[in-house]
Amino acid sequence: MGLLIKDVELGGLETDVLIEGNRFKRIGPNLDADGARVVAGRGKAIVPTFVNMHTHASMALLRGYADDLELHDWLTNYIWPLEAKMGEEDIYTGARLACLEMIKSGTTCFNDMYWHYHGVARAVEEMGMRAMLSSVFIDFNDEARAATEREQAAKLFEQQGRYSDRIGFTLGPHAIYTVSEESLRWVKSFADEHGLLIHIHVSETEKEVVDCRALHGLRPVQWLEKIGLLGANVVAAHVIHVDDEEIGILARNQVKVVHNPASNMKLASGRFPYARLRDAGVHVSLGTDGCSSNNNLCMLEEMKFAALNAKLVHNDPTVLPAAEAFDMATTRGAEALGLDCGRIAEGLLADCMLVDLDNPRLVPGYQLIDDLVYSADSSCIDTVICDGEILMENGRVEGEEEIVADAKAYVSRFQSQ
Ligand SMILES: CSC[C@H]1O[C@@H](n2cnc3c(O)ncnc32)[C@H](O)[C@@H]1O
Ligand SMILES: [Zn+2]
Repeated sequence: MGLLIKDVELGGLETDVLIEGNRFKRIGPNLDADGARVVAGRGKAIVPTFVNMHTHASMALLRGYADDLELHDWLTNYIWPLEAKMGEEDIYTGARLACLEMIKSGTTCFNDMYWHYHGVARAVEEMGMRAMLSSVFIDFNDEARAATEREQAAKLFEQQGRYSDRIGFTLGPHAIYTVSEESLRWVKSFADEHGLLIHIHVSETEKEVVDCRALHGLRPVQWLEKIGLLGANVVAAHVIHVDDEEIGILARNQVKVVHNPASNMKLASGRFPYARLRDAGVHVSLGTDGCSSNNNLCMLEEMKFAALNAKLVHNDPTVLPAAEAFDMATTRGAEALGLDCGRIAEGLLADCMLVDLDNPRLVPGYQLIDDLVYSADSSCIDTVICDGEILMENGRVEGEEEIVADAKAYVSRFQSQ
């Protein structure tokens, strides 16, 4: 049937956009399409939706649960004990809440790492989003646990046929301080054998570097290269504490780095060396991290944080201009995941949103991209489309009241335990 978006602004010019199936079929003036549903675009602009490159979506249920703590204290004393009590249905409830929040703030694709794979996958499937979901790998150097994690990863990989093409499978070794060297080597060989991405936290804190040097005599990125983990299929979140040699290693190995400015600032993890990475040719995209260290999944906010943080860190207002932040949140994420989305162009996957050009936050409207990065909030987003399907119209997502009620009910149950 298709969608025909009429008289919408694209790159400053009014045009029509025809979506057939899950792709942009034609872009140009005066388009007609028999049987297509017509969407009125006048007064709106069409832009690509966001790709959130590092999340733990179901942590939406842990929003506000443990704030203002240092990373290792936060993880070991608050988050992990609570996560240990969560089952697949809880994870599903949290992931639906996260998907709702993401859709309402213009994200249609996310790269996730969390427990209970099927709980997250079911939510993504039902909400109509696109996601790369990882089979989590944590063994704490325990061989029995490593064997279970290997079996689990292989089994989940075999079960991918259950889900649509909107869901991709990745491997998620949590970090070098939670996964043994042997397991990291296994992850790499399994990923290379099956053409999978590896999603891992790298050099997030100074402690991680100090511990790695004490254990291996090398810094984290040096050590990861030595054990052969690095490559173009590695998506490394955070990557804050890296020296020039490590930056060269990341560039040489075409590692995809994900910047998480809100989380890094909230946990005081360190200063992300954006300009040094960019100058060395490292691929950098953008993610929110989970809702317990952010505390939301809004990529509009994240772009602004990234741009402001880079200017502060490098003491230079010209570093990370708005257009670059927008690219990091859209095109670069899609590139890192090897997906055909992140831009509005004929033939690409139809993931896009319509923003209301009369929203006060987008007025007077000198530069739409600058306004989206520095001024917009979710109220500017009218319509969200993923894979050619409308997920939000007039700011409303079908079933949103039930999703919110379920999440509230989970927290009441949890608190009464
Ligand atoms: C193995 S599932 C993901 C795991 O990671 C935890 N987590 C969330 N945010 C961070 C972060 O910034 N650094 C390290 N680990 C993080 C999450 O709670 C899950 O246990
Ligand atoms: Zn994380």
